[in-house]
Amino acid sequence: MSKIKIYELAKELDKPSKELVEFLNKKDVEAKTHMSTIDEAEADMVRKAFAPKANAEKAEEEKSDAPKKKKIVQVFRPQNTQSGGRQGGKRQGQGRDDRRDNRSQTGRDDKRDNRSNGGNKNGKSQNGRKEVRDERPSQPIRPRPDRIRQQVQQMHEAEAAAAAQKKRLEQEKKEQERKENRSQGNRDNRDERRDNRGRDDRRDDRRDNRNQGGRDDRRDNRGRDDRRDNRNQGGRDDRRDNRDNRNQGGRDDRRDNHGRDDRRDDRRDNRNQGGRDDRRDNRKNSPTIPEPIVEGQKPQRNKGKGKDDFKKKDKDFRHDEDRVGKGKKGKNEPKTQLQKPEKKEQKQEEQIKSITIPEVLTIQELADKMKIVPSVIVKKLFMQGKIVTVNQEIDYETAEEIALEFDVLCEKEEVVDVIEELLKEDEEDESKMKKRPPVVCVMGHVDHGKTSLLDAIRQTNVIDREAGGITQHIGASVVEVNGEKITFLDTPGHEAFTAMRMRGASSTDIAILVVAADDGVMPQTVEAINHAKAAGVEIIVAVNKIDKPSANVDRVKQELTEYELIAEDWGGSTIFVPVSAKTGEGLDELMEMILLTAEVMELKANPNRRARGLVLEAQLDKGRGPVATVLVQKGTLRVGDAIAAGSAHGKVRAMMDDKGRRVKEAGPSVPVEILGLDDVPNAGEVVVCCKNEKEARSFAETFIAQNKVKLLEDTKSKLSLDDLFTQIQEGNLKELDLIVKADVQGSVEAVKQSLLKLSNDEVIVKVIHGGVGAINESDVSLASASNAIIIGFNVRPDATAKETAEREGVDVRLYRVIYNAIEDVEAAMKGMLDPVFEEKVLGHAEVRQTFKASGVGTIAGSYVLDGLFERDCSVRLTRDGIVIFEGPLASLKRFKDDVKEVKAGYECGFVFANFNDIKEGDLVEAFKMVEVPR
Ligand SMILES: Nc1nc2c(ncn2[C@@H]2O[C@H](COP(=O)(O)OP(=O)(O)OP(=O)(O)O)[C@@H](O)[C@H]2O)c(=O)[nH]1
Repeated sequence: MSKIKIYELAKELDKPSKELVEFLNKKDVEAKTHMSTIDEAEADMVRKAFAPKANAEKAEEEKSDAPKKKKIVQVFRPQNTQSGGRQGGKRQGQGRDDRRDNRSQTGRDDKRDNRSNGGNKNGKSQNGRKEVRDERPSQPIRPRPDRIRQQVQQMHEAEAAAAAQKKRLEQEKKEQERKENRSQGNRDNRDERRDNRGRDDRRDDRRDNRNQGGRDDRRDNRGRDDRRDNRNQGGRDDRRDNRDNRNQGGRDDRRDNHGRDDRRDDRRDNRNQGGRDDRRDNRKNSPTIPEPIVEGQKPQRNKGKGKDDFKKKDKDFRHDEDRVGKGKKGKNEPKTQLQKPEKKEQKQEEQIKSITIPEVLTIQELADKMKIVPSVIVKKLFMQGKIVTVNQEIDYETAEEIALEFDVLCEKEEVVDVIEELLKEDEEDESKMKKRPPVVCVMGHVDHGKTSLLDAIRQTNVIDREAGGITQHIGASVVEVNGEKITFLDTPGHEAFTAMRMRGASSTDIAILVVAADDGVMPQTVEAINHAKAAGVEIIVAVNKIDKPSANVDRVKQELTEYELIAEDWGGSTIFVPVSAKTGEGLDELMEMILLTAEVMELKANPNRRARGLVLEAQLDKGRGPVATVLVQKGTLRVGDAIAAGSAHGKVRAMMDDKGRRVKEAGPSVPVEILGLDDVPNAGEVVVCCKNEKEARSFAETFIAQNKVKLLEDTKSKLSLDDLFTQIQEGNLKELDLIVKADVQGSVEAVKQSLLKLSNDEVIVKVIHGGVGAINESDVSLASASNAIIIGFNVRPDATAKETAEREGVDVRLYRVIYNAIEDVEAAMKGMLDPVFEEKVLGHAEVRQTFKASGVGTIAGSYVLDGLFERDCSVRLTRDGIVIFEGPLASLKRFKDDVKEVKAGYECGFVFANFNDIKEGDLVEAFKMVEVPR
């Protein structure tokens, strides 16, 4: 009877294997994973049970045209996303599903839905990058809703109070007028007043409306906060829309996005009669009316004017009051009186300013934005007990607090990641996607046999070429098994290459976790698991070295259960393949498993589009110029294509495959070495194929420009051994972070331990990373990110690392002798601490006889009572308890000879520097200033 594998049946029925397995288990059919086989009869049973259901579901789906769910994969770097890559994974699907669920709570379902409407048949991403970019927060305007709301509330109250006060004043004035008019009995005046009163009423109405308008204005601000909240809750698509709208200009447009049209319309109606919207409406209705004065200028000019007006009016008001009694010019009075509060109110309204500020800025910059003199801020903070200077940098939160004190609302400057925008891609048409080979990386603890395994697979001899037997870079190769290709990334497994390995994992579909059967799970095994899981790649465990007598596969299985990697025969879903890189045992099965997993994952890419890939490694070759190993991820890269990769660009001059053969083109999942770039790109950089060289250059230039800005910010406070002292003095440094790289692990440990011992009360020395091998770019990045100094012992930085270190201002110190390294750091640390000197008394002597020698001066023939006298020591001469000389000892002799030292119980001759008043019986104390160790 023929047998069928569950995954095949699952595929046939278009159902997850898991479901089938569960079903079979319920029916008491032994089936553990999708790899298990069942006979035809059982298969038929499954077909019967699932087929109608599956068909019905399918029909339902088609009918409802409901948006299909997409699997979104969490990755570290957007450029590393694989199209359709890991989403299809069923084995480690559990964890990912959780993640997905979590994410869907953040409102991304909408996005996913939208996307799935775009014909994404399998619910898989055609464009990994885009998904990921969308998921990454692009530094939105950070909400500060509570504080702003509070502030706005306060302002409302203040304004309402002011308005009420004005109203009261007006009423009082009106009352007075009325009285005045009544006393005069002037009918005309009364009529006019009535008219005026009518106008007053109208104006009042208008003012009320405007007040409402003002309040709405503020509500808008609150609305903005709401918007931010919404954004925080996950409406990232909204945010994207906002960005678009923002690009178009007005904040009002942005408001539209949030369905606040109604409110805005109300507001506009209310405000139509006055204030800022007046201007807008005027513009709208009568375009011939010239543009009003720019808002930013007006308040300033008006401020002064307003003040004068106010004073003047105040004076007028007093005049008016005087006039009330006199009854003169009563006809014109009300007009003047009524205009006053209106202007005052306008002034107050305009005081609520909003500024956009960056994450970090100086007091001076803040003051400039707020259009006030910086000293005002300094003074205000001083009054609060904070002493600041105008050049002091403050963060957004502090700046916002300060600004609020001056009734200015803050918005955070949105930093648009230009590079990200450049790398943005549209979704791809699923129908154009074709099957692509899986990209596999080998991970695991040091010496567990990663290179040997790869070597055995590739049947080449890579291991011999490696310096010290340690894999140093990501290499890549393609192997062919049963007519199917597999791309292997030679990911280094040592701790020193954490970052690179991470990149390896991110560009990978499947990770082969190599665990030595005789050694079991080690720290880097765990690290590798975590990286692979975080990158959402499938893990296949290769239990290596099974040829060894001490090999214990079950122990490995047991240990890995702790990390949720449970073998199939233990009831889990992780593929474990016992292998021996040495004998080649189990390798075929491993290959089969890789292909099977890849098949289940349905890895696809569109080969007929402009290429896009990832720089795996790059270096400067003396003869060939910059050489980059690129893994093509989408499209097809051809010789002659214009490409850009980070800061490098050029035209593909030549391409070599993993066997060193010249090739004309490379499709998805194919690693190639390319020549023709003008610069060495960084590993991990995205390679994009451009329309032409001009476009590629402009891409690279944008990248460089963008990087410069970033670097300027980043390098501001880079630490170096030379300025350790200053940094400490300024109290900036409490912890000295070091990265130690050495040729062998023993040295790493030795340097590490010695350096750690240098910690003292003021500064703690911390080795944040230690590893074996050349100083690579990831070390430099780590140093740069954590403001650390790199200590290299018997190793040198590679080209990229060197360049990066120079660019990022990372201090890299190279040594050949451990003690030099330690001495240097110690010296730097001592330098940063004020040396403490202490007087150390060496001994005492008594002057027994004095001699005069021409050209020398007085010689004190003395007897050393205790301790000793040294040649370069200082002395203190006391007579009757009084110090009569203190200074250096010019010479120390025994008989006629200069000596180094004279001990107690011996006679000697002293000559004091420029001092001859020596008498018998004088006491001489020898002392020295010694540095007290800190
Ligand atoms: N007996 C036995 N020895 C093996 C096997 N695989 C690897 N080795 C040995 O284990 C040692 C380490 O192998 P590598 O391939 O260099 O290990 P690695 O994990 O690549 O090490 P790094 O590159 O330093 O991280 C070498 O001496 C290999 O000969 C195996 O299957 N059986």
